[in-house]
Order: sequence, then C-alpha cells, then structure tokens
Amino acid sequence: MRKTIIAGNWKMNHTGKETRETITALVQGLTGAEQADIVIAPVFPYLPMAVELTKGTAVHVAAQNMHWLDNGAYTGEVSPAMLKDIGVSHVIIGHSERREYNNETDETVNLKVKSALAHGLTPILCCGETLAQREGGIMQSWIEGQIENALKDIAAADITKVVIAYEPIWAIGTGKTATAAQAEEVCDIIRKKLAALYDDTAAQDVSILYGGSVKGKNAAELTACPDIDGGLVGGASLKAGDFLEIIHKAVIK
Ligand SMILES: O=C[C@H](O)COP(=O)(O)O
Repeated sequence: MRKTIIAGNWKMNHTGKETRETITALVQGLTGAEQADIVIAPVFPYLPMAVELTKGTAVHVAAQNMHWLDNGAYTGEVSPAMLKDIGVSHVIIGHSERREYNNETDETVNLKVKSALAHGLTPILCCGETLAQREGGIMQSWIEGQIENALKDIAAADITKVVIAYEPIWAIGTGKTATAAQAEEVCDIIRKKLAALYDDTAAQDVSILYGGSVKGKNAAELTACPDIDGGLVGGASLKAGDFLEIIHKAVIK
C-alpha cells in the first residue's frame, strides 16, 4: 500500500537559526497528518540538528544528495553510511539542479539509488523533462529512459522502497505549475513504466510525487490525481506556515 509523502527540499537555504525555528514551528503545527510521511531536507551541516528536533515526531529527515561509496578520497562528498549514522532516513537523488550543476548522470543516479537501498535509506529519485523536450514531443521517451536507467539492476523486492518524484524542469521555482492533468499524465507514464519493468502490483505500491511550484493553492488538486501520491516542495516548504498549509491541503483535505 503506497503512502502519501510530502517532502520539503530546502535546497541551499536557511541558516542554523532559521533551520531550528522552522522545524520547531513545523513540529508544533503538525497535527492530523499521521497517515502521511512528512519529510524535510535541510543542508548537510544542520542534518544532525534536524534529526534531534524531529525525534519522536512524524517528521523524517532527508539529505539532498550523497555519494554512493562508504568512504574514500572524494573531497566534499558525504556517504550513505554517514547519513545513516546520524539518523537520516531519506535522501533526494538526481534532482535536476544536481544533474545541471554537478554533473549528475543517469549512471551516478543509478549507483546512488542502489547504495541508498543497500544502506536502508529511502531514495527520493527525481526525474523530469525540460520545456524543449516537452515541446519537441520527446517527454515520454525521456522520462521512461530516466526511470529505466535509474532503476537498472534494482531488484523487484526493492522497488517499492523507492519514492519517485516527477519534477518538470520548466515548473521548478518558476511559479509555473504543471496542470493537474499534465502532472497526472506523466505520473501515470511512470507507473506504467514501473509495471513494465517489474509488475503491476509493485507499480501500484510505489509512491510517486509531483514537484514544481507546489503551493497551498494547488496542493489539493494535484494530490487528488490517482497517480500522484504527494509532493516534493521547494520554495513553499521554507516557511513552516506555507508547508503546513500544503500538508493540510494534500493530506487532511
Ligand atoms: O525539489 C523541489 C523542486 O525543485 C520544486 O521546487 P519549487 O517548489 O520551488 O518549484
């Protein structure tokens, strides 16, 4: 049975003080969303603080990235074993910003998804097309290719532990939300691809999120779609009040 998941990707935002204040307000304001997983992804330095402040609450803590190896001469990197060690439960993998600015490829995304699973971390695997790809008529093949490459060699027993986030690049931070129909169309394409790669039962059990300018005003409509199981929220997750509004609209209705 797939879960509703509302995840906040804070990207490179919030000082330590702001992180503490936002988490405290979120935890205090969070009621009635027990059936969903609420996830926040602060920057690396504040992950231990986030884990501490969310202990015993319904909020889970994610990293925004990781390396796939446990240790080694990889300056500036953080390993899955280290994330696990400090109590992080989820990790965002293959966000389009990392693909664009940090040379993330389908191959490294695949290595990271496999490594996250091996370490008991829940990967939130991101995929999405550019506006040019959509307008050029290759959106479906692009998304299917990203999914197939990212999930290469991932066993059927593990696929339901993966969360997939569909984030059209043209809708990220632009205020341009995909319509509910556009978002549903692609989440359905992803679920059908999962059914082809694994089977329909497994595909039905994978949580698929939509991300891209999710706000309080569109959260209910987006998450009412049959194949959208929640949201990966950027800008609107930075203020506890805005994020709580999205959680309430998406989960409590
Ligand atoms: O990871 C989150 C997405 O990039 C969406 O960001 P946004 O809600 O600011 O458009």
